[in-house]
Amino acid sequence: MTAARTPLIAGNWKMHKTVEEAEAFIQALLPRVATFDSVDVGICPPFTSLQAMVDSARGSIVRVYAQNMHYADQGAFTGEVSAPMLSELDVHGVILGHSERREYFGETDKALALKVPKALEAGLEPILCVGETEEERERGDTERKLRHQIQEDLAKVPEDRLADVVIAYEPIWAIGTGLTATPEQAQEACAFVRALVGQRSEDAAQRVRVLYGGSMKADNAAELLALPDVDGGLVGGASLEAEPFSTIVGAASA
Ligand SMILES: O=C[C@H](O)COP(=O)(O)O
Repeated sequence: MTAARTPLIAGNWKMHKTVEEAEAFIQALLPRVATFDSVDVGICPPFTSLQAMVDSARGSIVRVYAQNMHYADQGAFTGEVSAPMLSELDVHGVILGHSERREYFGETDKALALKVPKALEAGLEPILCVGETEEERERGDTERKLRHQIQEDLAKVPEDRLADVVIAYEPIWAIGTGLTATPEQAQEACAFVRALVGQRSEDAAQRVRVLYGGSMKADNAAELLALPDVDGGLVGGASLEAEPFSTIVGAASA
């Protein structure tokens, strides 16, 4: 990746960790990442641990992201939280469109087209997830799927804010399966995602951070993070323990 783009390693805890477990994690992580330079570190806890993690991470290089939000500021949406509510907690950003939310909770591109600009307006850094299923890859539809998701989900983001969105390319067949995209597959897809942004703004394409996600581990991170169009990782399973997660952060550090 170019020196102009600071890598981001974000750990998506999904539905893991109580507040007590989250506290133990961050106390173990902070000393391990304190000396790393030129890398942004994110943790994405469940809603219940957001405030505690914001408080514990204050003054460190660790930033806290939520895993979802609604596109409305407020309203009769039981079980949801809004962008202003996250901003109030000093949360740095939010994952949007994770494939698990798309698959299990009916997250649509139409909703994401509202969520992404709403996050930006509220001062949150969105991490927009895109990626193909195994069947889509096998029938040669990877680029079509990525094009559709990027065009739809970023449709309402103005050109001058495109580079403020982080895009995570996560092949669904690699999530939690132990199957990792080959470096060639990851590079090709991340470069394609960047080129799609370039169709809107060449400047944004050069600045936007494109992450790889899908069974990124301590032992394969360095190879993936060295790819020219991979600007970091969205890490699931390997982000649940401080040791492997900090090793991945170290692999991205200058
Ligand atoms: O958000 C993270 C991704 O779903 C990757 O998860 P994983 O590293 O467990 O495959």
